[in-house]
This record gives sequence, C-alpha cells and structure tokens, in this order.
Amino acid sequence: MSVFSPLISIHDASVHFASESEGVRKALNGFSLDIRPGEWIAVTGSNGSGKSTLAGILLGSCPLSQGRVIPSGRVVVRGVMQHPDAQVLGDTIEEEFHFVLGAIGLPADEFERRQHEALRRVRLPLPASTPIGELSGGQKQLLNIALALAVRPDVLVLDEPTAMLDPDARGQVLEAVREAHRDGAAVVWITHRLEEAAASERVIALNEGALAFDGSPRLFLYGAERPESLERQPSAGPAAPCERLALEPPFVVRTAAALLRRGVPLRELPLHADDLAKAVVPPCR
Ligand SMILES: Nc1ncnc2c1ncn2[C@@H]1O[C@H](COP(=O)(O)OP(=O)(O)OP(=O)(O)O)[C@@H](O)[C@H]1O
Repeated sequence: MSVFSPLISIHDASVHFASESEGVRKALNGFSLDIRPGEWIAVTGSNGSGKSTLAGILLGSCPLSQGRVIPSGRVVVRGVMQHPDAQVLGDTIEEEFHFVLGAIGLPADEFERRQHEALRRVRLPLPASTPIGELSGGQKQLLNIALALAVRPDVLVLDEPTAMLDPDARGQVLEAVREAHRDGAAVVWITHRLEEAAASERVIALNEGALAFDGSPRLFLYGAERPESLERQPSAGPAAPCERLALEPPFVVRTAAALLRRGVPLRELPLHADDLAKAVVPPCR
C-alpha cells in the first residue's frame, strides 16, 4: 500500500432514517472522504450534523442507504465512543482485554505484552484484576482507549471521547492518542470542542449531513493561514468557516483575531494558548 493511497475511501455515502414526524431524515447525504495513513482528522459540526453517523459507517455499525465505504486491504479500524460505559462489558480489566484480544487469537505471552503496553500508554496504573465497577468514568474511558490501542489499529475513530471527562483525564486521553498517532495510526477525532480540533492536521466540518469544510485548522478557525491576510481587515470582515457554521472559535483564536483587528501585529496565527504569547510581536522601544 502506498503512503499516499487512502486507508479508507468513503464515496457518495448517504444514511437515511425513517422518522414519523419528518418522513426521511438524512443523517449523511452524498458524503465523500479519503482517510490517508497517519492523518489526524478532527470532525466537527453542530448537533445533528452527522458526526456520529460518520463514526458508525467507519466502524461498520451503521449501514449505508447509498454509496460505498472502500477499505484498503485489511485495514483495522477501532473506535471509542462518548459514553465510557457504552463499551465495557466484562467484570474486570483483564476480562475486557480477553473480549477484545481474544477475537484476534493472540498467544498468551503476546496477550500479556499488549495488555501491559496498552495500560502503560494510557497511564492507568491498576492491576488487571481490578473490577470494572471500581473505575471512575475517566478511568473507564482510558481503559476503552487502551483496549482500542491493544489491537494496534490503522485507524482510530474517537467519537467525543473526552465529553464526559474532567480536564486532567481529557489531557491523558489526548496524550495516549497522540502516542498512537506518532506510532502511525490515523486518527479521526470527532468533537464539539474546537480547542481539540485545533490539535489536528485536517478539519472536516459537517453541516446537515454534508461536507461543509475540509482543510487546515487555521483556515477553519481564522479563514486564513497567515496573520497578514487578516491585518487591516474591517471588524466586519468575512467570518471564518467555523463561524459561518455557527461554531464559536476557541478563546485563543478569538483573542488573536481581536488583537489583529486592533492593529497588534502577530508573527503567526496561534492555535494554542502557548503559541499566543510567542505570536505577539513586542513593540519597538
Ligand atoms: N437511529 C436513528 N434513528 C433516527 N434518526 C437518527 C438515528 N441516528 C441519528 N439520527 C438522526 O440523524 C441526524 C444525525 O445524527 P448524528 O448523531 O450523526 O449527529 P451528530 O452530529 O453526531 O450529533 P451530536 O453532536 O448531537 O451527537 C440527526 O438528525 C439524528 O437525529
């Protein structure tokens, strides 16, 4: 497989649901997307725009009404859902690993190795015999991620994985996924939180089941790649794609845009709080 050929191609996919009140509800409508090896894609959009339906078709849990999903060879796709409890079935951590890794028939020593490595990666320092009932929501979500990583997926699909977590657990989840990404997994991270979209390489935005944006985080959040394009623009300049979709840009983006509008030059368009201070050009003395 070439590094340039997609791992998964979605062609003209539609998913329609029958609804008593509205007749047919189009959760996805004529949607196409190529997912390439090692990409980090953030998928965003307002409520009901079709994000979870997209996760469902990538994970094979949501049948298509029309179109095709074409995997490249034996591509392994694993997912983590929003609700930590939705995926845990066993009584203990080890039983969960048996459910997941048993399905791929690993020898006992490899099973042990993968279980140990996956729990280390997500920094869940608990014995494998720990009952699931003793885990917090955040720990269950870290376990779900460990289980997905233990399979060594080519594509990791995360549907709002941090929605139920506190900031510490959110950071742990993000770091564990970053490590899997550094090892080569493609990541599809579905989120409402545009701060999380800023951490991606490519943003896909959905609107009423259709592709509304596909490009870099800066283009999505600022409508430009470079600060020069935004300097000297009137405050009522063209809204960034995220604003046109009624999604509020992260605080750091709003702050940087306000500074530019007031004539404060920036070296670059920051995506993260740490970058904002570095981006401000100190005034000449
Ligand atoms: N099983 C279903 N039966 C009927 N309608 C459904 C079903 N699943 C999804 N839908 C509808 O399809 C549309 C897209 O839903 P989906 O859950 O994919 O959106 P979403 O972007 O993930 O939303 P949210 O951000 O609220 O989770 C919505 O209008 C939803 O009500």
